[in-house]
Amino acid sequence: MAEETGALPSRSDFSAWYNEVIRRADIMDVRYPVKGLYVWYPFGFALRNHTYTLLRSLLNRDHEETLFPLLIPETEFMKEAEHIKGFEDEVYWVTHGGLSPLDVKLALRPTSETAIYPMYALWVRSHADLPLKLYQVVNTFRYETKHTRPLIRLREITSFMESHTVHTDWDDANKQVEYELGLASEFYRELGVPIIISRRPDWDKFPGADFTMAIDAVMPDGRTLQIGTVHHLGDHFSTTYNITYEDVNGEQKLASQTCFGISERCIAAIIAVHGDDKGLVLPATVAPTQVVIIPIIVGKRGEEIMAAVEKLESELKAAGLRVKTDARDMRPGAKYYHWELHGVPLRVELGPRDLDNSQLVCANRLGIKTTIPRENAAESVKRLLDEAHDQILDKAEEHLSSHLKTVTTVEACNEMLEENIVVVHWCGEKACADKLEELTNSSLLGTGVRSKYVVDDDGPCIICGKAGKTALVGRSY
Ligand SMILES: Nc1ncnc2c1ncn2[C@@H]1O[C@H](COS(=O)(=O)NC(=O)[C@@H](N)CS)[C@@H](O)[C@H]1O
Ligand SMILES: [Zn+2]
Repeated sequence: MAEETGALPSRSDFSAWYNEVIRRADIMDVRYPVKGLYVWYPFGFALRNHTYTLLRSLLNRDHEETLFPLLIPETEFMKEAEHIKGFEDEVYWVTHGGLSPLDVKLALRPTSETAIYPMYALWVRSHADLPLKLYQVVNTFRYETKHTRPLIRLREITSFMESHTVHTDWDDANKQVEYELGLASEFYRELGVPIIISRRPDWDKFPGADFTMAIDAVMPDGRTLQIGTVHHLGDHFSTTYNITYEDVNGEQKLASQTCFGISERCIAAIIAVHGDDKGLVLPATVAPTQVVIIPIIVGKRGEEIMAAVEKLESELKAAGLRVKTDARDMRPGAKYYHWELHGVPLRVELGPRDLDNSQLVCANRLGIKTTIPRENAAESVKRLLDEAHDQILDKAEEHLSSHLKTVTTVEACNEMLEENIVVVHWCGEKACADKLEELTNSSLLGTGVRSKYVVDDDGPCIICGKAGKTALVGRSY
């Protein structure tokens, strides 16, 4: 794509920075002529594929991958009352096949419960069929009416991982909820993205669920981004779709279920949480290019240097690293700018002096420079990549912890919400939550807060003073 120069907007104007870096770092092209639909550039798609390869490797320990149809007949979609209420104003409908109107109109899946569960009802017959744990990575469609934004709020969610599990009873399903939360925690640790887990208030749970556990990240502007959810579905859907099994005593039992979703918001989190004024900062675990070699050609030794660079590149590739050499005829500084914008975790410079001293000068994306010996270069580079990962994770943890504020008054809450997420005590009454949300233009995000930076304890409700519990309050995307 076009090689532009010039600085990005400062990160202090996060929205402007984000939109510009999505374009300049070749992630997505937002010019597609349908609102809320965007096009992956190859580089962005490579980042997406490495990220989802990681997600699949974690899911495949305990689930199997499959693929269900996109189109859902209205007859199936309109079965679970709460689910319908939750999605009826977001669903796209297909009403014609060619020129002929369809006798049953078809929904484009907004999520796939109503596509999958009629099939689960056919597949699940006996306790021996349980637990059943399948997932798929598909595109889903939601007619979002709020402000759409690439990777964050789409009308076509291009990379919607949805896991749907079936269990013999409520407790076994609850164990699966905890398992999925552990999986999501490992996934985001590998991405260097700190998360806060909490239980959404009942009025915000997934339509048709018993309860919803949410995974939130904190954006540079202090707003939260919900980057995953795990829902305990109880037997709501198994009742509606008749997912029953014969138990060990030969009795027919209703199954219990969970579902778990992560979308390309996980890519948005990598970009937003780690990025800086120079552009992307990518974790080596998912960076399309982990190392870029820059030959420093001076004087008459060009050939000798290029030979050494080619040797180094093939050695690093043989060690399983994703390496590129930038031998373009341009100033090294312009090359540094390009690869920093694209978030490459490590740059290796090789010039005449390095040849003579049998060394390599390495600079990680946070600007830390290290000179390493030429021999065992692959080992040293891997160590530098691990150190770079720890550094970006520490930086992100520092940002999260410094943007979590505990307050006891509405005034302090208002003040802190400008750039932080807030921890309060709440009695659990919706009336107090409504009042707090109205007075502070925020959302009550959840209770049962799980974060190493939050003490989940008791205290007087910030609104009514009655006995309350720790709750998270924030403004979200
Ligand atoms: N319009 C959207 N654009 C991008 N990501 C979205 C959008 N809507 C939801 N998501 C992401 O998708 C995740 C799962 O969506 S959900 O509605 O919460 N849950 C489900 O649909 C369940 N069936 C689990 S798959 C959310 O946690 C959120 O991170
Ligand atoms: Zn209260």
